[in-house]
Amino acid sequence: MGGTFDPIHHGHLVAASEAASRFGLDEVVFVPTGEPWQKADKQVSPAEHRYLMTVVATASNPRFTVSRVDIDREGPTYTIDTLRDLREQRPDDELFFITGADALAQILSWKDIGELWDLAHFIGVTRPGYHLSETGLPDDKVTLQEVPAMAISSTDCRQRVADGDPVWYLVPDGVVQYINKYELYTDDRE
Ligand SMILES: Nc1ncnc2c1ncn2[C@@H]1O[C@H](COP(=O)(O)OP(=O)(O)OP(=O)(O)O)[C@@H](O)[C@H]1O
Ligand SMILES: O=C(O)c1ccc[n+]([C@@H]2O[C@H](COP(=O)([O-])O)[C@@H](O)[C@H]2O)c1
Repeated sequence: MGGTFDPIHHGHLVAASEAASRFGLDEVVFVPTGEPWQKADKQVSPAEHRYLMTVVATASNPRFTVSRVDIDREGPTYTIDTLRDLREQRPDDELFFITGADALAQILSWKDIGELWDLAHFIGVTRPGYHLSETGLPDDKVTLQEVPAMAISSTDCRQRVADGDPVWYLVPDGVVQYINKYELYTDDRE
């Protein structure tokens, strides 16, 4: 599951857990982006903070791991590179890429999309506020998966911190503590 994870929240974790359960996945690898090129106009926290929050959030689940492939690669992050790197590291594994309805709606704009379909099967998870029925995407490459609706976004979490509102229970406790410790999101960001 790739994401900016700025910060990781319970919408990500519930979606990953549900997809893993429905598809019988042995492991969910969370892959924080290095430079998310489609968010170039937005202020994104340093990759190490986003990586460490993802580690904190997933630490208690033995099936959840975190990969540095995207943050250790120079330049903009493209999923084609993510999947090539993961394929090289795990030549015998079957790869699935979990993505939310909003990201899936943009997928035809992703780099080398024709080749992407051959590297993984895409699991498009539902997300409140985004409709996912007629995607026009190839049925044999993308499966839509209903997951418990969590109306949480990282944008909202950041804004809440900036406004002095609580993010307890929107993100894992350790992530709240991490945000407070490093005083993330205290400036007006958007
Ligand atoms: N509440 C949610 N339910 C289901 N999927 C989600 C949810 N939030 C994010 N996702 C999916 O998780 C992946 C990573 O999302 P991302 O890290 O960009 O979080 P975000 O909440 O969308 O962030 P932002 O508000 O900063 O755009 C994307 O595929 C996105 O669609
Ligand atoms: O490959 C691309 O061109 C591409 C364009 C936009 C997003 N992605 C990937 O989609 C995932 C979710 O991205 P985001 O920006 O919604 O956090 C993350 O792994 C990104 O690297 C990939």
